[in-house]
Amino acid sequence: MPNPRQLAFLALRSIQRDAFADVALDRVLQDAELSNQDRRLATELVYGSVRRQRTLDALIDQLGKKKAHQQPPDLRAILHLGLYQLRYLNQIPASAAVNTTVELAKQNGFPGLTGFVNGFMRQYIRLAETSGDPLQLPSDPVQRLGTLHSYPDWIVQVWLDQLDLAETEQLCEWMNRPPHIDLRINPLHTSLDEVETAMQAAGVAVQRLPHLPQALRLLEPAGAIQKLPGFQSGWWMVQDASAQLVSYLVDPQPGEFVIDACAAPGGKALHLAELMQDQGMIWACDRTASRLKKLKENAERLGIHSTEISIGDSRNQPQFVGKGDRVLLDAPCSGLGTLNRHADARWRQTPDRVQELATLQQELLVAAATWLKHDGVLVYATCTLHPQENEQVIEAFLDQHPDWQIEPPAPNSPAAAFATPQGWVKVWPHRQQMDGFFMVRLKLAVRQAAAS
Ligand SMILES: C[S@@+](CC[C@H](N)C(=O)[O-])C[C@H]1O[C@@H](n2cnc3c(N)ncnc32)[C@H](O)[C@@H]1O
Repeated sequence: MPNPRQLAFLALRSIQRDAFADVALDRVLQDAELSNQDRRLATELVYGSVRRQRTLDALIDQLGKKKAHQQPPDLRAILHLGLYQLRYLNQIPASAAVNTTVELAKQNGFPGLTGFVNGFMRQYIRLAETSGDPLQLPSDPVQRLGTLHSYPDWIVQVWLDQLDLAETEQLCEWMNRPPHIDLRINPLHTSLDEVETAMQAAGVAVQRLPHLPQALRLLEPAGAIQKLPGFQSGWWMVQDASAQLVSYLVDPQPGEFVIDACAAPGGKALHLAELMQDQGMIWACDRTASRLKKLKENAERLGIHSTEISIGDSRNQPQFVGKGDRVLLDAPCSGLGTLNRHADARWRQTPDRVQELATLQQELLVAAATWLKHDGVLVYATCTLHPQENEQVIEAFLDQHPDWQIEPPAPNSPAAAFATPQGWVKVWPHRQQMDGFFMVRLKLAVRQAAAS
């Protein structure tokens, strides 16, 4: 039987060499014959150690003679795994965490350092028993939150610029929790009642969500998603509640011509089709062909026929100019609203990358606006919580296009419950218990007035 800690170590080693965390984990797990329990442990160890990297490094800096970055990379990964178990996994006895970490060191090139690893781990346990938390925190509030909850300072600062300290800390904590799974029920083939009943009959606990007429949240880990009732029959697809709000804000009508400028893998395009009762035309555009394949698969499973695919850069698609009744731009973004879903995302994004994305978002928005008929509706959305990619993109667009204006969600729209006084919708995960999202609906003001 393979050892889940050894597999976790191998995955962490690839991640240090720049593999994506989910790809590295899949690779080590794919051929391993593990019990479900060991598979869960390996997953938790990899994602947890990656997510908590800054905190774990701070502990190595404080407890070791050498700083974390001076340790051999493999030894640093082994110490991360050991400390992660001691600090965050209550179900693992401290003695088991120590012994297995010593064993990892012995098996992976550090037989001469087992005494150090043993002493290091025991020092953490001793300090935790005698003086509470062995982690010493800086006094600067940004660095304190960054060290305690394991984020780069710049992300903490972006949130602290929008929230007070207590809420910023709540958000940091929320993004370290395991992500929830929401389903969007497909009204073309079933109903919320029918799916709820089928889930309950299969022993899967689910919950309805306020304001969201098609959403069911899974209340506990449900194993392989494809095995849940109704998957094969296209009764639902996985989509977070806040992502569901976007298509309600677009509010497409049967028979319309709708263009989704960044559509892959298709969650929102297929929701648009459901809201249109699969009548009309939805052009699903994206520049990544492999991701559009997923859209096709999902459309087939959900029994949706009204989507067409267009592969290419949406900044240059003259064939759509003036055609759309509605256009959705669900833009590529830094994903700061979904950090809990991607353990390594907080370390991969940078302020420079955000700047590049903001430029791309502006260009996409300007192009997408040309795709509309004169009274069309444009919705801009992202799953980030960075004003540079959200409010500032919209403000710059409105400055350069004074004939456009924000149209708040209609009072009967599910999105209305989340609207701000400015007319846009901003979902804060720690307040609303959903992924972080930003969305805004735009319309041409002047021509609309001239037409009426
Ligand atoms: C946030 S994801 C879209 C998610 C999708 N709307 C959904 O609900 O499943 C952003 C998408 O933008 C695409 N993208 C990035 N730059 C693009 C561009 N210049 N033109 C078209 N698509 C682009 C990416 O390939 C990615 O699939």
